[in-house]
Amino acid sequence: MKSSVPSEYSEAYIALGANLGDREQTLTEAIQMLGDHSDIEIVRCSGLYETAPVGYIDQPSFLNMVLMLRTTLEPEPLLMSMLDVENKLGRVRDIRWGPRTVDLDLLWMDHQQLHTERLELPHPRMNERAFVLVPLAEIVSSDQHPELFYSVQQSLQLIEAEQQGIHYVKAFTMPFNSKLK
Ligand SMILES: Nc1ncnc2c1ncn2[C@@H]1O[C@H](COP(=O)(O)OP(=O)(O)OP(=O)(O)O)[C@@H](O)[C@H]1O
Ligand SMILES: Nc1nc2c(c(=O)[nH]1)N=C(CO)CN2
Repeated sequence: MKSSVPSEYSEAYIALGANLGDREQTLTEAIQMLGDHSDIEIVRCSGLYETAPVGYIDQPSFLNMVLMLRTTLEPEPLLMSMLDVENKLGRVRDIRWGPRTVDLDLLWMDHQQLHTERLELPHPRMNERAFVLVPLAEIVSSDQHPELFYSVQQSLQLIEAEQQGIHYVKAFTMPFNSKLK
């Protein structure tokens, strides 16, 4: 299906995580819901990674991945669409960094730096998280986003030890008839 996103669009990377319920199904639904938004085109998805919980460790392991999208939305409306997807998939916010059905974090958007009440860009903790950097490194192209590519490579070297808890599970494939092939 032809992209509904016109030429003047932004490119962004979103990190997804889930550690409650049918994690893979929830991540698939989250990506489908984002892709169904007329102003968003999902361009590329990393594989799925089984990751040990970080921060609040008394919880089940996560499935994590990262995707790249194109959008005509501005950063805050994109964040609102992401929060809407989380709510529709039943996310309950109780313990900070605790278990969740799904979590969507906006990592990076067209080199923009933003610090508003609702949104910080780039994500302030992305460079210290192997569960973000490892899938992100899988899909960031040094041709398209060289600054981000080299920053991710450098951060990965700095947190080498942390990568022990990250295990590649499989490639991520959308179900048949979705726009993302
Ligand atoms: N780059 C960003 N991506 C997603 N949410 C952000 C971002 N910057 C600020 N926020 C704000 O953070 C709020 C809390 O997000 P959430 O509860 O998902 O945090 P978390 O994912 O548990 O922790 P962390 O932010 O460390 O990943 C969101 O409602 C959103 O307004
Ligand atoms: N492995 C892993 N650990 C986490 C994750 C996550 O997505 N994966 N998200 C958190 C809050 O954003 C806190 N800890």
